[in-house]
Amino acid sequence: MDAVPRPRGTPLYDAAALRVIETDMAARLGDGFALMARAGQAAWRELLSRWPDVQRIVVVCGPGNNGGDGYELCRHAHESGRDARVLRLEAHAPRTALARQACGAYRESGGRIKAFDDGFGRAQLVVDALFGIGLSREPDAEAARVIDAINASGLPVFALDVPSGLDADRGSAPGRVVHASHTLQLLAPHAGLYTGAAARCTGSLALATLDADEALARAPAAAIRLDRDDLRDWIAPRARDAHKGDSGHVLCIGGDTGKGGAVMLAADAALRCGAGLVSVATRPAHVPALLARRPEAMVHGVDEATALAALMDRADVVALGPGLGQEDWGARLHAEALAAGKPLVLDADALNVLARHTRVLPAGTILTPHPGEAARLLGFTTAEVQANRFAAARLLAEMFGCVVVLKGAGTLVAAPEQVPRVIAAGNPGMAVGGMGDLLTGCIAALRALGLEAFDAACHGALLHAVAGDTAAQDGERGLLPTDLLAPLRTWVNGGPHA
Ligand SMILES: NC(=O)C1=CN([C@@H]2O[C@H](COP(=O)(O)OP(=O)(O)OC[C@H]3O[C@@H](n4cnc5c(N)ncnc54)[C@H](O)[C@@H]3O)[C@@H](O)[C@H]2O)[C@@H](O)CC1
Ligand SMILES: [K+]
Repeated sequence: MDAVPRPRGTPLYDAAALRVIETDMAARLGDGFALMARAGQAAWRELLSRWPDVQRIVVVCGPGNNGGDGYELCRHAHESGRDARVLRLEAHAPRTALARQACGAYRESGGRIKAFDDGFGRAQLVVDALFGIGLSREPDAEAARVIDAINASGLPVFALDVPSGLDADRGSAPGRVVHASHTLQLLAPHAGLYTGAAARCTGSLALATLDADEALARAPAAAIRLDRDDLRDWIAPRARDAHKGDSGHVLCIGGDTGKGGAVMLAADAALRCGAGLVSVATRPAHVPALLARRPEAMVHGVDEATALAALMDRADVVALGPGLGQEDWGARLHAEALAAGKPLVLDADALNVLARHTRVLPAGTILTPHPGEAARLLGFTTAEVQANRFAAARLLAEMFGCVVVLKGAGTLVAAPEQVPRVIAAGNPGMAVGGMGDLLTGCIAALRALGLEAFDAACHGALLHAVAGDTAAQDGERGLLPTDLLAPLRTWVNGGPHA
């Protein structure tokens, strides 16, 4: 086998860990305010590097320490000679000792505070310092009015730490949320800024660690982020004397009447991700078309009476679900595939059948639900899944004792006893029919190459997302799953410059 698992990535933290780091740092610096001063300074530097020519700035400050960071930043802006002012709601006067201190320092420097009145005057930039990791509920009506005004302003928005309204642990927005152009995370990257609703509201992301790296190293990670750089070199080059049997045999099962393309996309992806052999079991009517399209695949017609045992025996991994349908044909293949005892990747209708007839799954099974499928499996609504994607993925993984790839912006990979992984790649062009079928094939191929289930799921999801980003260079609209096949091949070999 030519695969080397490669546990890599960037740790992400939740608010509880950040509070511990904050206390740790405050003790080390001997002054609670020193950290906020660093945050303000880092934010001002970031603002200047992004918007060097900006002259007129409004900083919208909330009641907590996020607002405190805002006062600090505004003090620097004011002291530099910019036309900078704080806007705030009456209800958002500083409530913490640190925010009061920052507000006092800002006033002492001659800084002005104006009551928020729906407008931003002649400002060229809005700084969002309303709420950070302390968001505890849906923004109330007053805060929602401020957020709406920020979003309607048409101005660039620089969010301090978190776009206000986003839950920095969960990646959900319980109500209104600021749509930032750029977000500077403070201390450490936050788990909730890489999945779910975060995709539409963070803008570009940056990080200022405020010299807390040592404290960070001791803190428990809530998740691990995987991005493009984590792909490099994770599959060793093929042995010079390799033969096709060394790279595994994937059997893709699916394609009920009218859905033959789905199973072919999975097979195509498995081939392009390096599986040595790929077989397809589908409706007999689909065989000629599939063979004409992809002669490299071994395509078998399966009717109501055909036994799958012989096909299953030859396979190293079974990818079940693309176009499977939920009729008797699909349900029968589903039952046979689950009984075969081979490593499984279950997608699409295989998950819907599973939701109707919950079964014990073999260890090492990989499920690849989108939020709707995850909701059906859990008995939740899709909105409930999206409200806490980390919890939903973890719950599913525990419920079935398997690896779960929860798709959607910021795909998550969860498994019992594993820190969840967040895929920080991919784009909205990938929201198109057939993309999931491709993912199933990618993961099945990597499993067939010898990766453990969790590694195959992580790396398959990352590979798929990165190939999607390459394919989207020609535009997100109109992107087709088949456009990813060439980039998949490039990235499974280490990327364009490998
Ligand atoms: N925690 C840390 O490690 C550091 C924190 N800093 C800043 O401090 C922030 C955290 O500060 P806080 O814990 O004070 O929390 P926040 O400033 O994020 O917000 C909490 C305040 O907002 C109110 N609030 C929360 N949700 C609300 C809602 N939906 N509607 C109306 N009011 C609401 C709370 O009652 C509280 O007064 C970070 O995001 C960061 O910007 C930085 O100064 C650097 C270090
Ligand atoms: K904020």
